[in-house]
Amino acid sequence: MELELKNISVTLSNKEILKSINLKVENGEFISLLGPSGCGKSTMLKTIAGIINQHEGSVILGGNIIDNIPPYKRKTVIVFQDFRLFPHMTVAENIGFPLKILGVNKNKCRERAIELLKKVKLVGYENRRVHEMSGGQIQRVALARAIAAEPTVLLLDEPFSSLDTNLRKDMRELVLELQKEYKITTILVTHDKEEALIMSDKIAFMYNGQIEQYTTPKNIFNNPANTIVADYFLEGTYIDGEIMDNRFLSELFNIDVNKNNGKYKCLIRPLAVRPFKSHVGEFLVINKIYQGDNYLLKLNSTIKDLTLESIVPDFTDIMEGDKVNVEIVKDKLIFIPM
Ligand SMILES: Nc1ncnc2c1ncn2[C@@H]1O[C@H](COP(=O)(O)OP(=O)(O)OP(=O)(O)O)[C@@H](O)[C@H]1O
Repeated sequence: MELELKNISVTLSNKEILKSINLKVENGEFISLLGPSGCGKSTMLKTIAGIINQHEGSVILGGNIIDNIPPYKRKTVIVFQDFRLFPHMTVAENIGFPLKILGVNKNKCRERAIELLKKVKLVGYENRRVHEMSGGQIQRVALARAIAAEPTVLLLDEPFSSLDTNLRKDMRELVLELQKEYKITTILVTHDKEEALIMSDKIAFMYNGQIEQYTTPKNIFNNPANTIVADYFLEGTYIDGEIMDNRFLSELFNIDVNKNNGKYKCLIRPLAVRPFKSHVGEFLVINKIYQGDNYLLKLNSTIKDLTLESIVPDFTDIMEGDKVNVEIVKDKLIFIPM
C-alpha cells in the first residue's frame, strides 16, 4: 500500500529528532533509509508503526490518515535487529502468532506457518524452539512471522547486521524475493550503503533528523545533492569551479560538461584520475597502497596545495617517488552545485 509521511516532526526528551519529514513510498516499492548513526532512521520506522507519536504531521497509508490508529491495527510490521521471537513457543507458533491475535483458528495458523516455512526454506522446522535454531534460521523465522498477517508495510530495522557476509547475501535475496512475490511496500533501515544500493528502488539519505536526498540508487550515487551525501557514498578530492556554457573551469583543469551554469564543487574520485609517468610531471607519488585487485596511489601536487588519489591496476609500474601527470576521466567526476 502507498505510504506517505507529511511534515512529520518528532521530539523525544525535549530534543527534535525528526524535523519536518516528507516522504512518499509507492505501493510495492522497496526503499532504504540510510545515514549515520543517530540520524533518526529507527525513530522514523517507529513513527510509521505508531510506536512513537509525532508531535506534528501525519502518516498516511493508502490515502488514509492513520495517526489515531494504534500500532496493532495499522497492519505495519517491524522486524527488529534482535528479531524478538518468543522463546517459549515453537517456530510454527511464533509464525502463526500475528494471525492468532487476529482471531484466526489454531489449525489455520499452523497451516499458514508451514506454508511460510516453505517460502523461507525451512521445511520441517515447525516444531523446533528458537534456541534450537542458528542465527540465520532465526532470521528466516522472524521474516516469516512478519509477513504472516500480510502487512501493508514491512519495516526492517537493520535485520542483516548480525549475519556474516554469505548469510547476509542469502537473506537480502530472500527478502527481495518475498517482497516482490507479496508486493509489500518495504522500508529498510541500514548503515550499509552497498546494501542500500543493491536492494532499493529508492534511497532516502538521512542526516540530523532530515532527509537530505530521496532518489534512485543510481541518481544518489552519480548526482549527490550536497557534500554530506557525497561524502557518505564516495571518496576523493574536491576542487571548486564554475560551469559556463557547458564547460567546467577550475584551477586544475577545464572540461566539457552538460550541466547548468553556476558554481560547483567537483569531486575527483580515485577512478577519475589516470596517472602516467613524466619527468616533468606535476604530481609526486607519495604513497602506493596495495588493495588486492589494484593499488591506491596518493599524489601530491608540486605546484598547488592539492592531493589526489588514484586507483591503478595491480600491474602498474608507477612507484613511490615517481613524478607523474594525470589525465582526468570526465565520466567519473561528480559535480555538486554550491
Ligand atoms: N526514547 C528516546 N528518548 C530520547 N532520545 C531518543 C529516544 N530514542 C532515540 N533517541 C535519540 O534520537 C536520535 C535518533 O535515534 P535513532 O535510533 O532513530 O537513530 P538511528 O539513525 O536509527 O541510529 P542507529 O543507526 O545508531 O540505530 C538519537 O540521538 C537517539 O539518542
